[in-house]
Amino acid sequence: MKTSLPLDVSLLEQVISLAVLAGEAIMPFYRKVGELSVDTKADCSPVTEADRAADRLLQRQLPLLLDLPVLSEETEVPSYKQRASWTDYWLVDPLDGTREFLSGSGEFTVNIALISHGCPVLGVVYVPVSGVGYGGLVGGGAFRYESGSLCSINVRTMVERKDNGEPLTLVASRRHGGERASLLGEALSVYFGRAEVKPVGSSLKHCLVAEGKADLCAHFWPTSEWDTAAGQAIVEAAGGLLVDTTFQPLRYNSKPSLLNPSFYVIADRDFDWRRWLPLTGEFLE
Ligand SMILES: Nc1ncnc2c1ncn2[C@@H]1O[C@H](COP(=O)(O)O)[C@@H](OP(=O)(O)O)[C@H]1O
Ligand SMILES: [Mg+2]
Repeated sequence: MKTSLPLDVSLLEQVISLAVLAGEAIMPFYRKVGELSVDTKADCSPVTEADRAADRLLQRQLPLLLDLPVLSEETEVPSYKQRASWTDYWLVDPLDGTREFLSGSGEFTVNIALISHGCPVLGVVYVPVSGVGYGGLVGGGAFRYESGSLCSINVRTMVERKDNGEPLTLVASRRHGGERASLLGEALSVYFGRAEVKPVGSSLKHCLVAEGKADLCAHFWPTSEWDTAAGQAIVEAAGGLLVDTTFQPLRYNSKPSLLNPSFYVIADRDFDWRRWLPLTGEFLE
C-alpha cells in the first residue's frame, strides 16, 4: 500500500536529531548507572528513569515533525480498538536494551520508527555511547550517521562475504535464546565452513546486518513491535529482510497483542535461506 507521508532524507535527518537528543537525555543516567533505581515491568523486564526521560522527550517532539500518534514501550498502550484505526503512527522504544544499559556494556539504542499501513517506512536506531546512528527510508536508502554526516550503507551478499574471506556471521541476543542461536551457528558451520555467532544487545543487531558486517540475525525469544520496527526499516532500506520463520515480513498493529513471533534478519535476500534455517520458531531456550 502506498503511503501519503512526506518521506525524504530531510525528515530522516530530523528524526536522527531527535534520537541524538534522546541519547543526551539518557547519558547522564548511564554515567551514574550504579546509583539508579530499577523498576520491573509486567514482562519482568527492567525500566529506569533514563527510559522515562527519553520517552518524555520523544512523546513531546515527534508529533512536531509529523502530527501522528506515538506508541511507546514506556507509555500506556491504547486499546486495540483505538489503535486499529491508525493508518500512520510513530513507534518508539526510547531505550532498547535496558539490561545492557544496566550492565554498562553500552549496547543500548534509541529506536524510532514510522509505520504506515502496518509496515515500517522509516527507521532510526541511535547508539548514545558511540554517537553512531543508523537510518533507513524504505525504498529511499539506508545510512550510517556519525559526527553530523550521513553515508550510505548496504547489506552484503553471500558472494561478497565469501570473496572477502569472511566467515558467515550470525548475530543473536546477548541474553535471550543464546543456546538455540549457538546450535544454529554450529549447524550452519557444517555447510558454510566457518560460522561465527556474535552476541549483541538491542537493535544494534539489525544495524550490523544493514551495514554489511553480519549476514544473519536469529531471534527465538519474544520481543515487542517497538523492538523491531526501526531495525526492520533500516535493514529493508539497506536491501535486506526482517521476516518471521515462514519468511513473511513482520507486520505492525495488525492484532491485539504487540508481541512479535521469532524472526530472522537476512542480509542477502536472494540467497535460498529456506534451505538452511529452521522454519519453526517456538520460543525454546
Ligand atoms: N518475555 C519477553 N516479552 C516481551 N519482550 C521481551 C521479553 N524478553 C525480552 N524482551 C524484549 O527484548 C528486548 C531485548 O532484546 P535483546 O535481548 O535482543 O537485546 C527487550 O527490550 P528493552 O530492553 O527495550 O525492554 C525487551 O523488550
Ligand atoms: Mg526494547
